[in-house]
Amino acid sequence: MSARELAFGYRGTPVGEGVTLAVEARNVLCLMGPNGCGKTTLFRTLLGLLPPLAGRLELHGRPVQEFSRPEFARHVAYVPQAGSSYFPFSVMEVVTMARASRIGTFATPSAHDRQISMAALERLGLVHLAGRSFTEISGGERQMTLIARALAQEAELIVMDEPTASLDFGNQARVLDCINELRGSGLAIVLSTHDPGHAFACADRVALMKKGRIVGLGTPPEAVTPETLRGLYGVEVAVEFMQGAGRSICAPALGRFRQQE
Ligand SMILES: Nc1ncnc2c1ncn2[C@@H]1O[C@H](COP(=O)(O)OP(=O)(O)OP(=O)(O)O)[C@@H](O)[C@H]1O
Repeated sequence: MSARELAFGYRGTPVGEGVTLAVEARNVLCLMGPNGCGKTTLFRTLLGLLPPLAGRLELHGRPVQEFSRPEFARHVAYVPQAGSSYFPFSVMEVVTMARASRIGTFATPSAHDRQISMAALERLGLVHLAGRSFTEISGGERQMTLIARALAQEAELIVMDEPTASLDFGNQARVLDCINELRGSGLAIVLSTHDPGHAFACADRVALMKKGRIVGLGTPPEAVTPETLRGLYGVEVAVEFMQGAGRSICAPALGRFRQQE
Protein backbone atom coordinates (compact mmCIF):
# COMPACT_ATOMS: atom_id res chain seq x y z
CA MET A 1 0.00 0.00 0.00
CA SER A 2 1.27 3.47 -0.73
CA ALA A 3 0.14 6.96 0.16
CA ARG A 4 1.43 10.01 -1.66
CA GLU A 5 0.84 13.54 -0.39
CA LEU A 6 -2.23 12.26 1.41
CA ALA A 7 -4.47 14.71 3.24
CA PHE A 8 -6.97 13.17 5.64
CA GLY A 9 -9.62 14.12 8.16
CA TYR A 10 -13.33 14.43 8.68
CA ARG A 11 -15.90 16.38 6.73
CA GLY A 12 -15.06 20.01 7.51
CA THR A 13 -12.24 18.99 9.91
CA PRO A 14 -8.90 18.34 8.19
CA VAL A 15 -6.56 16.44 10.54
CA GLY A 16 -3.39 15.86 8.53
CA GLU A 17 -1.71 16.41 5.18
CA GLY A 18 1.38 15.71 3.09
CA VAL A 19 1.66 12.07 4.20
CA THR A 20 3.84 9.97 1.88
CA LEU A 21 4.36 6.41 3.11
CA ALA A 22 4.57 2.90 1.71
CA VAL A 23 4.42 -0.51 3.29
CA GLU A 24 5.51 -3.70 1.59
CA ALA A 25 5.33 -7.44 2.20
CA ARG A 26 7.64 -8.69 4.99
CA ASN A 27 7.75 -5.21 6.51
CA VAL A 28 6.49 -3.66 9.71
CA LEU A 29 5.86 0.08 9.74
CA CYS A 30 5.32 1.59 13.18
CA LEU A 31 3.50 4.92 13.54
CA MET A 32 4.15 6.95 16.69
CA GLY A 33 2.93 10.33 17.81
CA PRO A 34 1.23 12.14 20.67
CA ASN A 35 -2.46 11.78 21.54
CA GLY A 36 -4.71 13.44 19.01
CA CYS A 37 -2.01 13.85 16.31
CA GLY A 38 -4.10 11.87 13.80
CA LYS A 39 -2.92 8.24 13.87
CA THR A 40 -6.39 6.66 14.04
CA THR A 41 -7.74 9.09 11.45
CA LEU A 42 -4.87 8.21 9.10
CA PHE A 43 -5.57 4.49 9.67
CA ARG A 44 -9.27 4.96 8.95
CA THR A 45 -8.25 6.63 5.69
CA LEU A 46 -5.77 3.85 4.78
CA LEU A 47 -8.62 1.39 5.39
CA GLY A 48 -10.93 3.21 2.99
CA LEU A 49 -13.34 4.11 5.82
CA LEU A 50 -12.72 7.83 5.30
CA PRO A 51 -12.17 9.28 1.81
CA PRO A 52 -8.78 10.99 1.30
CA LEU A 53 -9.16 14.79 1.29
CA ALA A 54 -6.29 15.06 -1.23
CA GLY A 55 -3.41 13.01 -2.61
CA ARG A 56 -3.23 9.37 -3.71
CA LEU A 57 -3.77 6.15 -1.81
CA GLU A 58 -3.12 2.91 -3.67
CA LEU A 59 -3.11 -0.81 -3.03
CA HIS A 60 -1.21 -2.85 -5.61
CA GLY A 61 -1.13 0.29 -7.77
CA ARG A 62 -4.95 0.75 -7.76
CA PRO A 63 -6.75 3.56 -5.89
CA VAL A 64 -8.16 2.14 -2.64
CA GLN A 65 -11.56 3.75 -3.38
CA GLU A 66 -11.93 1.46 -6.44
CA PHE A 67 -11.97 -1.71 -4.33
CA SER A 68 -15.30 -3.18 -3.22
CA ARG A 69 -15.37 -3.79 0.55
CA PRO A 70 -15.19 -7.63 0.24
CA GLU A 71 -12.31 -7.34 -2.24
CA PHE A 72 -10.47 -4.88 0.02
CA ALA A 73 -11.05 -7.16 3.03
CA ARG A 74 -9.31 -10.03 1.24
CA HIS A 75 -6.18 -7.84 1.12
CA VAL A 76 -6.31 -5.73 4.29
CA ALA A 77 -7.38 -6.54 7.85
CA TYR A 78 -7.89 -4.11 10.72
CA VAL A 79 -7.31 -4.55 14.43
CA PRO A 80 -9.12 -1.62 16.08
CA GLN A 81 -8.61 -0.50 19.65
CA ALA A 82 -10.71 -2.97 21.65
CA GLY A 83 -13.78 -1.25 23.05
CA SER A 84 -16.73 -2.92 24.68
CA SER A 85 -19.30 -4.88 22.72
CA TYR A 86 -23.05 -5.15 23.16
CA PHE A 87 -23.51 -8.27 21.04
CA PRO A 88 -23.00 -11.55 22.90
CA PHE A 89 -21.30 -13.43 20.05
CA SER A 90 -18.88 -16.11 21.16
CA VAL A 91 -15.16 -15.51 20.71
CA MET A 92 -15.15 -18.21 18.01
CA GLU A 93 -18.02 -16.45 16.19
CA VAL A 94 -16.22 -13.09 16.35
CA VAL A 95 -13.08 -14.65 14.83
CA THR A 96 -15.08 -16.55 12.19
CA MET A 97 -16.71 -13.25 11.08
CA ALA A 98 -13.32 -12.51 9.50
CA ARG A 99 -14.18 -15.11 6.87
CA ALA A 100 -17.18 -13.06 5.64
CA SER A 101 -15.33 -11.66 2.62
CA ARG A 102 -14.62 -15.22 1.45
CA ILE A 103 -18.12 -16.65 2.01
CA GLY A 104 -21.04 -16.25 -0.43
CA THR A 105 -23.91 -13.92 0.55
CA PHE A 106 -26.30 -16.66 1.76
CA ALA A 107 -23.66 -19.24 2.65
CA THR A 108 -22.57 -20.20 6.16
CA PRO A 109 -18.95 -20.71 7.29
CA SER A 110 -17.56 -24.06 6.13
CA ALA A 111 -15.48 -26.56 8.10
CA HIS A 112 -12.45 -24.95 6.41
CA ASP A 113 -13.47 -21.48 7.70
CA ARG A 114 -13.89 -22.86 11.23
CA GLN A 115 -10.53 -24.62 10.96
CA ILE A 116 -8.80 -21.35 9.97
CA SER A 117 -10.52 -19.51 12.83
CA MET A 118 -9.48 -22.18 15.34
CA ALA A 119 -5.88 -22.04 14.03
CA ALA A 120 -5.87 -18.25 14.64
CA LEU A 121 -7.13 -18.79 18.21
CA GLU A 122 -4.45 -21.46 18.75
CA ARG A 123 -1.72 -19.16 17.45
CA LEU A 124 -2.62 -16.57 20.09
CA GLY A 125 -3.25 -19.09 22.89
CA LEU A 126 -6.98 -18.30 23.04
CA VAL A 127 -8.58 -21.71 22.43
CA HIS A 128 -9.86 -21.85 26.02
CA LEU A 129 -11.94 -18.72 25.29
CA ALA A 130 -13.54 -20.03 22.06
CA GLY A 131 -16.98 -20.64 23.60
CA ARG A 132 -17.02 -17.58 25.87
CA SER A 133 -19.15 -14.54 25.12
CA PHE A 134 -17.16 -11.61 23.66
CA THR A 135 -19.06 -9.34 26.10
CA GLU A 136 -17.85 -11.33 29.12
CA ILE A 137 -14.09 -11.42 28.59
CA SER A 138 -11.53 -8.85 29.71
CA GLY A 139 -10.39 -5.89 27.60
CA GLY A 140 -7.03 -7.58 26.98
CA GLU A 141 -8.75 -10.82 25.95
CA ARG A 142 -10.97 -8.85 23.57
CA GLN A 143 -7.87 -7.20 22.06
CA MET A 144 -6.22 -10.61 21.54
CA THR A 145 -9.49 -11.91 19.99
CA LEU A 146 -9.48 -9.01 17.50
CA ILE A 147 -5.90 -9.88 16.52
CA ALA A 148 -6.97 -13.52 16.02
CA ARG A 149 -9.85 -12.25 13.86
CA ALA A 150 -7.39 -10.33 11.67
CA LEU A 151 -5.25 -13.47 11.27
CA ALA A 152 -8.33 -15.50 10.26
CA GLN A 153 -9.00 -12.93 7.53
CA GLU A 154 -5.83 -14.16 5.77
CA ALA A 155 -5.08 -10.65 4.49
CA GLU A 156 -1.67 -9.54 3.20
CA LEU A 157 -1.66 -6.32 5.20
CA ILE A 158 -2.80 -5.91 8.79
CA VAL A 159 -3.38 -2.42 10.20
CA MET A 160 -3.25 -2.46 14.01
CA ASP A 161 -4.30 0.54 16.09
CA GLU A 162 -2.32 0.35 19.36
CA PRO A 163 -2.50 -3.46 19.49
CA THR A 164 -0.71 -3.70 22.85
CA ALA A 165 -2.55 -0.85 24.59
CA SER A 166 -4.69 -2.84 27.02
CA LEU A 167 -2.52 -5.93 27.29
CA ASP A 168 -0.63 -7.23 30.30
CA PHE A 169 3.15 -7.62 30.11
CA GLY A 170 3.01 -11.25 28.92
CA ASN A 171 0.39 -10.60 26.25
CA GLN A 172 2.33 -7.55 25.02
CA ALA A 173 5.34 -9.81 24.46
CA ARG A 174 3.11 -12.42 22.78
CA VAL A 175 1.67 -9.81 20.41
CA LEU A 176 5.14 -8.42 19.56
CA ASP A 177 6.35 -11.98 18.90
CA CYS A 178 3.27 -12.62 16.79
CA ILE A 179 3.95 -9.44 14.74
CA ASN A 180 7.51 -10.62 14.07
CA GLU A 181 6.22 -14.07 13.12
CA LEU A 182 3.63 -12.59 10.76
CA ARG A 183 6.31 -10.51 9.06
CA GLY A 184 8.36 -13.71 8.69
CA SER A 185 5.42 -15.40 6.99
CA GLY A 186 5.30 -12.60 4.39
CA LEU A 187 2.72 -10.15 5.73
CA ALA A 188 2.94 -6.38 5.79
CA ILE A 189 1.95 -4.71 9.05
CA VAL A 190 1.23 -1.11 9.97
CA LEU A 191 0.77 -0.46 13.66
CA SER A 192 0.61 2.45 16.02
CA THR A 193 2.03 2.43 19.51
CA HIS A 194 2.66 4.76 22.41
CA ASP A 195 5.66 2.71 23.56
CA PRO A 196 8.78 3.72 21.57
CA GLY A 197 10.51 0.58 22.86
CA HIS A 198 8.08 -1.49 20.80
CA ALA A 199 9.50 0.07 17.64
CA PHE A 200 12.84 -1.57 18.46
CA ALA A 201 11.06 -4.84 19.23
CA CYS A 202 9.22 -5.26 15.95
CA ALA A 203 9.50 -2.40 13.41
CA ASP A 204 11.52 -2.21 10.20
CA ARG A 205 10.65 1.46 9.84
CA VAL A 206 9.17 4.06 12.13
CA ALA A 207 7.10 7.08 11.07
CA LEU A 208 6.84 9.93 13.55
CA MET A 209 3.65 11.96 13.37
CA LYS A 210 3.02 15.38 14.84
CA LYS A 211 -0.06 17.53 14.18
CA GLY A 212 -1.10 15.34 11.26
CA ARG A 213 2.26 15.44 9.46
CA ILE A 214 5.08 12.92 9.22
CA VAL A 215 8.05 14.64 10.85
CA GLY A 216 10.47 11.70 10.77
CA LEU A 217 10.82 8.37 8.99
CA GLY A 218 13.58 5.79 9.28
CA THR A 219 14.78 2.59 10.88
CA PRO A 220 14.20 2.41 14.65
CA PRO A 221 17.76 3.58 15.53
CA GLU A 222 17.42 6.47 13.05
CA ALA A 223 13.92 7.56 14.05
CA VAL A 224 13.76 6.79 17.77
CA THR A 225 16.34 8.91 19.60
CA PRO A 226 16.24 11.12 22.72
CA GLU A 227 16.07 14.14 20.39
CA THR A 228 13.17 12.90 18.24
CA LEU A 229 11.23 11.71 21.32
CA ARG A 230 11.76 15.08 23.01
CA GLY A 231 10.45 16.79 19.87
CA LEU A 232 7.46 14.44 19.70
CA TYR A 233 6.38 14.16 23.33
CA GLY A 234 8.15 17.06 25.07
CA VAL A 235 9.88 14.82 27.65
CA GLU A 236 13.42 13.59 28.19
CA VAL A 237 13.81 9.91 27.30
CA ALA A 238 16.82 7.64 27.68
CA VAL A 239 17.27 5.30 24.71
CA GLU A 240 19.79 2.61 25.65
CA PHE A 241 20.87 -0.66 24.10
CA MET A 242 20.17 -3.46 26.55
CA GLN A 243 22.44 -6.47 26.23
CA GLY A 244 20.04 -8.94 27.85
CA ALA A 245 17.13 -7.89 25.64
CA GLY A 246 19.21 -7.69 22.45
CA ARG A 247 17.65 -4.36 21.49
CA SER A 248 17.30 -0.76 22.66
CA ILE A 249 14.77 0.17 25.29
CA CYS A 250 13.32 3.60 26.10
CA ALA A 251 12.66 5.04 29.54
CA PRO A 252 11.40 8.55 30.30
CA ALA A 253 13.46 10.54 32.81
CA LEU A 254 11.19 11.24 35.78
CA GLY A 255 11.28 13.89 38.55
CA ARG A 256 14.34 13.37 40.76
CA PHE A 257 16.32 11.57 38.04
CA ARG A 258 15.83 14.49 35.69
CA GLN A 259 17.02 16.92 38.38
CA GLN A 260 20.28 14.95 38.83
CA GLU A 261 21.31 15.56 35.21
N1 LIG B 1 -15.31 11.77 14.17
C1 LIG B 1 -14.53 12.85 14.27
N2 LIG B 1 -14.93 14.04 13.77
C2 LIG B 1 -14.15 15.13 13.84
N3 LIG B 1 -12.93 15.14 14.43
C3 LIG B 1 -12.49 14.00 14.97
C4 LIG B 1 -13.25 12.79 14.92
N4 LIG B 1 -12.55 11.80 15.53
C5 LIG B 1 -11.38 12.36 15.93
N5 LIG B 1 -11.36 13.68 15.60
C6 LIG B 1 -10.25 14.62 15.84
O1 LIG B 1 -9.17 14.28 14.99
C7 LIG B 1 -7.93 14.52 15.64
C8 LIG B 1 -7.06 13.28 15.55
O2 LIG B 1 -7.66 12.23 16.30
P1 LIG B 1 -7.12 10.76 16.21
O3 LIG B 1 -8.08 9.89 16.97
O4 LIG B 1 -6.84 10.41 14.81
O5 LIG B 1 -5.74 10.89 17.01
P2 LIG B 1 -4.74 9.75 17.52
O6 LIG B 1 -3.39 10.17 17.13
O7 LIG B 1 -5.21 8.41 17.07
O8 LIG B 1 -4.93 9.90 19.10
P3 LIG B 1 -4.71 8.84 20.29
O9 LIG B 1 -3.23 8.57 20.38
O10 LIG B 1 -5.19 9.63 21.47
O11 LIG B 1 -5.54 7.61 20.01
C9 LIG B 1 -8.27 14.92 17.08
O12 LIG B 1 -8.17 16.32 17.18
C10 LIG B 1 -9.70 14.49 17.25
O13 LIG B 1 -10.38 15.32 18.15
